[in-house]
Amino acid sequence: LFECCFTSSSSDTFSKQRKLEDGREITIQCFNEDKHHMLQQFINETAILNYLPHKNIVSIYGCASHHKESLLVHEYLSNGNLASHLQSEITKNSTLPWLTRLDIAIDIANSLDYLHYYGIIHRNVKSSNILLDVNFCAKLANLHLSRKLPDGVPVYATHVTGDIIGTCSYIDPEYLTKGRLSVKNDVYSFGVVLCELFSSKLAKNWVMNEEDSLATILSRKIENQTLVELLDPRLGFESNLKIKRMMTATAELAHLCMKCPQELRPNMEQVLESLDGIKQGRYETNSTKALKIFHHAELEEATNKFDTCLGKGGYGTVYYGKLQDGREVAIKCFHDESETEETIKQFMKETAILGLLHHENLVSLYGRTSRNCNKHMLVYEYISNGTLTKHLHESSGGKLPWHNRLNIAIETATALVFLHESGTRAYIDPDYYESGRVSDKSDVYSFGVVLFELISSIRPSLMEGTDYVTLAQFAKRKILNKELTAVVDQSFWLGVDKNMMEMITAVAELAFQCVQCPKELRPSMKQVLDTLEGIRKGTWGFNQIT
Ligand SMILES: Nc1ncnc2c1ncn2[C@@H]1O[C@H](COP(=O)(O)OP(=O)(O)OP(=O)(O)O)[C@@H](O)[C@H]1O
Repeated sequence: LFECCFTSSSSDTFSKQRKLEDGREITIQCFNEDKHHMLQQFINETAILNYLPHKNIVSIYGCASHHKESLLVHEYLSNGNLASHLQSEITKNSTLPWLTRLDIAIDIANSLDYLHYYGIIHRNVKSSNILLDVNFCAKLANLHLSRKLPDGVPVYATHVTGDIIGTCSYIDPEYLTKGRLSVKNDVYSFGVVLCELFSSKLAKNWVMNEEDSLATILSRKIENQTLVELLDPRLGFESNLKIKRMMTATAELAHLCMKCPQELRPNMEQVLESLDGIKQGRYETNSTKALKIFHHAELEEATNKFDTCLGKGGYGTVYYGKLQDGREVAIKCFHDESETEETIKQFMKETAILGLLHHENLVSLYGRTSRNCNKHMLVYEYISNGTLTKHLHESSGGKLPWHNRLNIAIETATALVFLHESGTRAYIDPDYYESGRVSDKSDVYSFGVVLFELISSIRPSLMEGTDYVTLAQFAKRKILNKELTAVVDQSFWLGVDKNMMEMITAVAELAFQCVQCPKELRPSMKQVLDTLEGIRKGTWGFNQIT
């Protein structure tokens, strides 16, 4: 609470920029107490901003009461609002570059995703409520029209309200005509802001007649494949294909955000993911491909309060669960202590990659918890027969037969070939590649170790503390010394099936090639798969891998 030492005209909504004693620059927003709704707005904004600080929401430093006025003290953002920037560009020769605009969109998507997570609908998303700081970091302002959904009401539920508020060109038509209030109203308005960003034209200047809305104009241009007519050429898309793709994908995303009925629109988290993808060079904006965002309570119920643990991994614990639709799931919960920035990055990366890839030999990812939820979880299809490790090293139910092992090797190789050929590299941090820490050939090495494990039934970790250190080194040495028998599970020799022994020898030879150093000597996963299939068919010759 500030001592009231400001003076201001009650009719001003915003007074001029001022400075606090500690040097912080501020703006003061005045609410006239005579008007009950304004006071209500004042309470709304103070309550929300006090409890929900976010880097992309204008900070509130305090409030004060002054005669019949209530005053709100905000941080001052020196670059003004987005609308006046776009407006003034018409007369100036300079424009905000496309990448700055994309960052502005990402910042605002971030703030809305955050508000929606807490059940708050902004209800007045527009470019004049987007303020820019000295570095053009964007912050959402004017939360005084926002509404908090009652506790316990699902965030995506739709409510009917008689109280229609908002700004004309930005307002969701379903809210306007039917009073359908939900977080999807903000998604619509955000779509309008995206249109302003790629066209440099304010929403009020888009619509020329009563029949047309911004959404119908955009839709028609997309349908007629004349979308480029809406893009601002000053942003450089004509000479730069990458910018053109980014701008087109953003326009397609805006189109999705403005779809009716509102159920067809993505939620803000999906929008944010699409924008992040566009920035990284992924242009997939189809929201139907987006992962389901599960709520913690839903997963708590599915797992009966996480009572059945399936196992623990490096990042967290995996629990068994059953969703309401009957699907069995394995839920990976990241350890609290491992929830560093790095883990969250890992979490987002795993979802971004797996969410787009579907293959019968890859475990499907059904969804995840929201990035704002403080418990990070991934929801996978449940694989009832457990891990290969369990069957090779922990099972008391007899040895896994050789033909099953060969099939497992082929199916795993098929999944790896799919991953390596699907262009997932485009989604992976290029640093990993450039630093040489990860490459397709690292998977080939690891797969070689799995092949040795399948042949020998030896746990790779059992080799620790011996002269050989790793199973791969042990197996390589034995093969070079022509002591292959030491690497093959003794139970396979018992049957003395000549055909099987030939196959095992060929697989051992292949595994040897997979673990060679330097990595350039290793075959590709495609060559490995072809060889394994040849071995199964009996058509493989030793000298086929070069
Ligand atoms: N989809 C699934 N279906 C059934 N069980 C699973 C599933 N996913 C994981 N599990 C079980 O949970 C255990 C831990 O899995 P998790 O993926 O966290 O770690 P990991 O693969 O063992 O190790 P890392 O963290 O190094 O990848 C697995 O060993 C397995 O027993």
